[in-house]
Amino acid sequence: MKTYCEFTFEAAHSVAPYSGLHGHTFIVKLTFGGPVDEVYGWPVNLYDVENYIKEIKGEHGSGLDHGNLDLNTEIGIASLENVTTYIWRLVKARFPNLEEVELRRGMPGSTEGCIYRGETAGAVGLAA
Ligand SMILES: Nc1nc2c(c(=O)[nH]1)N=C([C@H](O)[C@H](O)COP(=O)(O)OP(=O)(O)OP(=O)(O)O)CN2
Ligand SMILES: [Zn+2]
Repeated sequence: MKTYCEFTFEAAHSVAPYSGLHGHTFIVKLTFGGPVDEVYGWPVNLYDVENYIKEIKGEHGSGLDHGNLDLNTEIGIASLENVTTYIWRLVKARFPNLEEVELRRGMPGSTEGCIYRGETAGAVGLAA
């Protein structure tokens, strides 16, 4: 069973030298797998995930809600990929059965995004 949820956050970022400071609505999709609960049939209780998302969005300095991702030193250059692996590290630490993080920006039809499954070390050299 694969169970997923999506959440959005508004944030500014830049990717020097390609783009200066600007903002997006980012869309995150978290997918979980692994053994399921015998009673509920789910690999993760989305109620717990939702509460954790509120927690990380509210964390000062994360940049994950109306913040500036450039100021979060754990991300490095705030490319799609680096923001994705940052979110992976946060959520994986709390939910080890996280299997995939997808991050998207832009409107449908002109969306850019990436998908991470923990297959390589993060761009900032941290273990996946
Ligand atoms: N693989 C990647 N390549 C590039 C990325 C990235 O995150 N991953 N990012 C950039 C720059 O951010 C890009 O030049 C600017 O794109 P974007 O962030 O979308 O900013 P825009 O000004 O284009 O904003 P729109 O909302 O899309 O108009 C380069 N390469
Ligand atoms: Zn951008």
